[in-house]
Amino acid sequence: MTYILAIDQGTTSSRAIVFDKNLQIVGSDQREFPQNFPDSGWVEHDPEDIWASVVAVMKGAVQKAGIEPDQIAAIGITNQRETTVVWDRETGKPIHNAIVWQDRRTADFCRKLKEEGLEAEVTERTGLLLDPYFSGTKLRWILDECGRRDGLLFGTVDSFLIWRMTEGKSHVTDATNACRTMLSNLSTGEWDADICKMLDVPIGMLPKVLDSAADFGTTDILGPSIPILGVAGDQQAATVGQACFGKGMMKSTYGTGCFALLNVGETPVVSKNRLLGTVAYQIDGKRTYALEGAIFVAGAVVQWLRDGLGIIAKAADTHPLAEKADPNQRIYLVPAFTGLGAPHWDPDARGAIFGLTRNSGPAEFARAALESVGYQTRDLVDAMAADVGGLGDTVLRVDGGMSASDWAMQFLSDILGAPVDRPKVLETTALGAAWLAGMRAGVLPGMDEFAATWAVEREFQPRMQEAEREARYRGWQAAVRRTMG
Ligand SMILES: Nc1ncnc2c1ncn2[C@@H]1O[C@H](COP(=O)(O)OP(=O)(O)O)[C@@H](O)[C@H]1O
Ligand SMILES: O=P(O)(O)OC[C@H](O)CO
Repeated sequence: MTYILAIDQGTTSSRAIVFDKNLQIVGSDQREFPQNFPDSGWVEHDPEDIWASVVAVMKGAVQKAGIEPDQIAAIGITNQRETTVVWDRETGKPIHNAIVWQDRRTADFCRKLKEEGLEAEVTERTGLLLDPYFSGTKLRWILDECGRRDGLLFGTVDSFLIWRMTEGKSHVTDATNACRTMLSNLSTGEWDADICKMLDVPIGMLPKVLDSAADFGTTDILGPSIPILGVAGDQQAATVGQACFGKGMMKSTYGTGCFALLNVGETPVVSKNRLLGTVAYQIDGKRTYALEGAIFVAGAVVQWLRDGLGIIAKAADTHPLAEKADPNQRIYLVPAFTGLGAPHWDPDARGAIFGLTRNSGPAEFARAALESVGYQTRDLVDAMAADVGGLGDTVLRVDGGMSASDWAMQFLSDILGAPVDRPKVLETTALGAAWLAGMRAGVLPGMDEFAATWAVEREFQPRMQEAEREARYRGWQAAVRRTMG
């Protein structure tokens, strides 16, 4: 039997999953690693922690699957995006901790560029916004801090892992990761010399950009030489795992945050509604583009109910609690704990709750928390519809830990006024990376056959009346307005 090993290097943990040729999971392993918060709004990872966790889970997954490493035909890598690593070409040692996508330390610099009127040009070239979220200003910060010199290499986490796995033979990335750096031209797929100049980033330290299914190098970490044949940023890998290959197809992943991607086909769409233009995947040299909406707090609001307020013992308790909520209280919880992402992009906003009465209690908080995820998705979906002139009968495909909540998914369908599909396989991120690698290796089927294996586990249909839906949504919009700086 032949297997594919998918590595999912996420923000808080690294996971590895062994898939068989029928894309069934035969073994997996997961390891958390430390988060470092050296200052307010700063988030760092030690790249050595990331590396150690990845090596451990690769070995752990193979062992748990009960297979031999030489049965693995290919490795696929998917990763937290934008997180920035700089290392020395000779020693392979990082010169600074990785600056994580959530880190806001370059907010002032981004504001300065905006004041200079440069945002339109950045958006035009990269599809992105002038926000600290992306790698470019983080890379500049590291170079300013540690000094510019020859022999330094930049990479997002995929790149750094491949460099280590191939013992310094491959300095590469894929098109989906490259387009999140703010250094890559969205239309040409090439590093943008003018943006690099704007940020004082030497273009020579950037990795070579390959297709999402390509020859990224081989690794001996598990013993035998195994090729790395698939790479994609985690949200793009989920888009692939959800088989959103047709123009107009859309997925939304509900983990700590929420990331919704709409396939817009072979021509990039520059958003007029503050969404991100991004590459969904690049196969056989052909880029397929997406519009993306990123929300920073989704499942994290449930964690806050558990760890901050202590009103639930576990995430799933929100469902029975929300069912008990008084239907006559209309409470809005805007979870702007770290500012607001798309489409508002207000880094200074902070969370707020509106509509409390003497009768408001844990049940109403739980309900408002779950509803906040639906409302935020509606903000994104409306912005997407406006950008592409309507979404027609698009069905939203959901995944991620929070999509397990039937209550949250039913409310999502209600507030969108559209069906929501939850697939049988919820490990869509790893699945996407595994398919890219396995397809490239020739052991998994092509796109159409793979797409045909996608199967729905539950379809949620809207039950809310139109008038109620719109009244509720208007209330949310007012709450967001009152929350923003
Ligand atoms: N049944 C549930 N109801 C509501 N939220 C849930 C449920 N199960 C998990 N979650 C939320 O989903 C998130 C975990 O999803 P996961 O995809 O593992 O996230 P990440 O990859 O970002 O760590 C947590 O924030 C958790 O609060
Ligand atoms: O690692 P995750 O699942 O939190 O995803 C992070 C995103 O890629 C950030 O853009």
